[in-house]
Amino acid sequence: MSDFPDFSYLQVISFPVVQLHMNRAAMTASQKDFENAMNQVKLLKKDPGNEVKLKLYALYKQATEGPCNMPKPGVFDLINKAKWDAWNTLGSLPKETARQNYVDLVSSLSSSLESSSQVEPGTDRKSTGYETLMVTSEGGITKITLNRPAKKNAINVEMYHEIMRALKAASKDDSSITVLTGNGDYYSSGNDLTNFTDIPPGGVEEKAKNSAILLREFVGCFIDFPKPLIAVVNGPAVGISVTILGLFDVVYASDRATFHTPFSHLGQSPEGCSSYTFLKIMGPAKATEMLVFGKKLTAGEACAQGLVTAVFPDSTFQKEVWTRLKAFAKLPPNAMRISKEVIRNREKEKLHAVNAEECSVLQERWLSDECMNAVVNFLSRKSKL
Ligand SMILES: CCCCCCCCCC/C=C\CC(=O)SCCNC(=O)CCNC(=O)[C@H](O)C(C)(C)COP(=O)(O)OP(=O)(O)OC[C@H]1O[C@@H](n2cnc3c(N)ncnc32)[C@H](O)[C@@H]1OP(=O)(O)O
Repeated sequence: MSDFPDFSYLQVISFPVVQLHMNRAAMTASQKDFENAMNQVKLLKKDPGNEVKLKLYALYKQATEGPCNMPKPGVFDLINKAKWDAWNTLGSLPKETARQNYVDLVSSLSSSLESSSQVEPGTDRKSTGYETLMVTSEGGITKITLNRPAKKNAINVEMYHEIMRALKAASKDDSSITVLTGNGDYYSSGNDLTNFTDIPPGGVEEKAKNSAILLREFVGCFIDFPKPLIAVVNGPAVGISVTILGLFDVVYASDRATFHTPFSHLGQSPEGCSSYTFLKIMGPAKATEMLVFGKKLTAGEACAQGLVTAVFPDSTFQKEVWTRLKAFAKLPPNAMRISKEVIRNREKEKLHAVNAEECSVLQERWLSDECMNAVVNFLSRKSKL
């Protein structure tokens, strides 16, 4: 630590942790966590890099001041422009969520943190080594946070692999329940459409074949996940992030969340076992509206149709959901695991068969003109081509 006294490593991006003036009278428990996290940041052994510092800066500003309220700096004011961009990307993310995300981000940097008396050994574990996720394990809950907020948590190939790795680790760790959520204003915008641009020497056929293998393995991890799996849908969800909800045990949603599966628009077809689970959950007509006609559901509609377990106002979403989750995590873990097995196991074989069929149909779809044109349209609109 002596190499980095007093935030001297923050010379490139000087975020205002040290300038904090808190209203102690109005302190709540989570504000206390926030303050602890800010103190932990001071114990960083290594410079976490500008990208992380920008994330911390943005979350700090959002948590303390709300949405970005600064005029956009000029193009040559590079540092302030980067800070402004990072803050502005958080959109209308509620202060409480930003505070929670700040705490989680600091927590995920733990291997770089000085071990401190605030952290009780053995009760609080955080996994590092993820580029696209934040993973924490604390109080019986492993929390996997999709962490590409600037890309609306679009799932790139690296994220598919990291989610599988995190789920496998969570299935074996000592937590009782596992939670998947998103950082930023989106839960996830689904498959990262730039996944289509990285074509191997074997051409698009090889890409489609490998992608079908990846997708099958990815969905298989959700089918086989042994502990209660809960989605905390903090904002809009698109594509595969919606379809796999049918494989979760409980889905809590903010009233800001929407649920959109625009497969026909993209020349694609349903995955994540939704061709089976959605029909069971909401019946064929409602499932067809979503999966064939791409009808976007509000959180309330998704709840009425059984895809979502409960909806909460965005302003109290995190508080209400985490109160419930902490209570669930105290229940006997073996009883919960065995109950899940009893509820889910007779469907497993069927789900794996559905998954295999969906992936094989998609492998063909990805080679179709309809799909290629839709992807090219999106990428050229976004100037990615
Ligand atoms: C043959 C190879 C296939 C390989 C596949 C592997 C396995 C895949 C299996 C699953 C298959 C399909 C399931 C699906 O998930 S289909 C759904 C795909 N998702 C979408 O169609 C959403 C596309 N995004 C949008 O429509 C919009 O971005 C938005 C989500 C409505 C948000 O709009 P916004 O105006 O609020 O924000 P925007 O400026 O567009 O976004 C901010 C930046 O994020 C980038 N981005 C957002 N979503 C995606 C995405 N899905 N893929 C790639 N990039 C995304 C966007 O480009 C912006 O980036 P930048 O700031 O311009 O750089």
